[in-house]
Amino acid sequence: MKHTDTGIVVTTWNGDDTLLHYRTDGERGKPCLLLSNSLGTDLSMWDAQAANLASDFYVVRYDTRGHGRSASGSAPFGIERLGLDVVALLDHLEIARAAFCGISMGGLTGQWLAIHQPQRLTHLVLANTAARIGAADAWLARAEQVRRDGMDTVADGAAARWFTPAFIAREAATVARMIATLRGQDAEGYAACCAALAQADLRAQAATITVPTLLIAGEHDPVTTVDDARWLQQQVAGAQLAQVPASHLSNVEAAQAFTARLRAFVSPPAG
Ligand SMILES: O=C(O)CC1=CCC(=O)O1
Repeated sequence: MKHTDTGIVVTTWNGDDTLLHYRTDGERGKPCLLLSNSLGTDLSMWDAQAANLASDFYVVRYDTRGHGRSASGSAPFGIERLGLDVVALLDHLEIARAAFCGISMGGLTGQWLAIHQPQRLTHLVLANTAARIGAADAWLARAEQVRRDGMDTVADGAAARWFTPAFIAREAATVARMIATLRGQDAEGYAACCAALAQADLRAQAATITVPTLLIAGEHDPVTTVDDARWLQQQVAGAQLAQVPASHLSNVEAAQAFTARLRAFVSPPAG
């Protein structure tokens, strides 16, 4: 029997209701693993992980606010809002605690949760992320660019930010599908997330994280580097670091290695 479901959660903030789209794979009674996507992608970026892990986990993924089939909301927001959206989703599904895996922007959401809502997390997996990603002025410029000129302006250069040249040559169909998703994102939702990234700086609080943490870095990632992951490893007591042969979207480019690391880290001890 196939255990797949999709739904909508209403998340409310300052009287503003926003609808977020989510999907679950696997049996409700299994340990929950929650997956959070990167800027410009949607929950389908986790297809390989969900296909592998749904036999042993209740895999919950969602489109981050402003992405995919999730609305953006009517007011500007920061990383706190992205974290509280996850809390609303867990509450909606009546899940007390989950393992959380987020990539890039999703990794910032995970750090915020581990800092402010650690009681909701059993494990924290931070992939291709940093406590501060990029520079505020660059994010604000990108937000302005997409608001003015639309998504094509960021979609055209995205493959080179996300994947290695070898992967782009070898997996052209996968790359084309993900770029088409990016091109189809709502420009205002994407821009609002760029503005959230401009503000997000968790460097001063990273050392307060006590949730068991695994960092996954892409060996060839030019956006959030192996050094960014090493910095986080030094801050978070006991954090493990795994490197996979990939660029920024390492769960897509090195799906097998990524999933193996994720599975090993979040699996309950045998016996
Ligand atoms: O610029 C990109 O598309 C890469 C990226 C930065 C933050 C994120 O989530 O993705």
